Amino acid sequence: MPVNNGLVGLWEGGMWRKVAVLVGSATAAVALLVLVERYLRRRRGGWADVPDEGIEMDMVEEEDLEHNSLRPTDDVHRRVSPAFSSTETHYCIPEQLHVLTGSKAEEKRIVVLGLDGVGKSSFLACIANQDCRQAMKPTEGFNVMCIQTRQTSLNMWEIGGTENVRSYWANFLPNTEVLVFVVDSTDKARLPLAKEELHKVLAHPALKAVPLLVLANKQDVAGAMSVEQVSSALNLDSFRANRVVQILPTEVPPGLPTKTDSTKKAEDMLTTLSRS
Ligand SMILES: Nc1nc2c(ncn2[C@@H]2O[C@H](COP(=O)(O)OP(=O)(O)OP(=O)(O)O)[C@@H](O)[C@H]2O)c(=O)[nH]1
Ligand SMILES: [Mg+2]
Repeated sequence: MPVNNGLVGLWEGGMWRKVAVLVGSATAAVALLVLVERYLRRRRGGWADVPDEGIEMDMVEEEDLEHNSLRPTDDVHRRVSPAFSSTETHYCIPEQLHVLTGSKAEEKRIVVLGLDGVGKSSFLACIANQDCRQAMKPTEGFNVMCIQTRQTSLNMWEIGGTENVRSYWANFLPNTEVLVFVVDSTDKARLPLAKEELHKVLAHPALKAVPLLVLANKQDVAGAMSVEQVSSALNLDSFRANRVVQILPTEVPPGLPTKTDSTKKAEDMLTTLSRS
């Protein structure tokens, strides 16, 4: 039988129609997935998900948790999700879905600790939103935000610094790739406590060899201690044998309209350490 006649026979028998329907459906499904993924990127900058990282989500009462509603920015080079509290946690797009967009961003988990009121939320809001004017409330639980560049998605976890929340810090340490420890450089009285908490947290096995970035914050305030003074008060040299340790001066005073050089440098350092 001639080939043409064979193909026509198959078509009449319904085979080609089935194949066409199958191929059409598969194409439509892939297109729909791409559209949904792009829509979620634009809307929220991330996919809501619940982590499976050994974190006890019920460790803080939900009604105790704050919700900072920061506005996301969205451009081609940089995608940022808003800050979220533990009542509404959002993450970077999972790496598995990057195949849909051709992106090769790697996910990194950064944990941001420090005593209460030192400026953790202010710093994160500033680097995530490029607008540093938000007024911050104390973080009773934790905040998560995603900062995404072309190559890296930084999932930034800020855990509250008040005494009752500090006892839960250890629950957030597994899988951390960089630890950021923020210090209020004007608060000499509490530096010994900050040192004690930092040394305690770095003794945790989950942070073995994890790079440390200390931010000596509130440098805009007259009388703030220098980076050298903070470094020596925290005895940072004692950690250098086992890990990379960096310390930078920062300032994120309330009402700051844009990022300063100090916040940009801290952000760049974070990206570098997360790749080391
Ligand atoms: N002058 C000055 N004030 C700052 C700076 N950083 C933060 N603040 C202020 O310090 C206060 C506490 O800031 P937060 O960012 O809420 O501190 P936090 O470390 O997140 O505190 P908790 O969430 O309670 O652990 C706010 O009033 C901020 O505006 C800074 O660099 N300079
Ligand atoms: Mg906070």
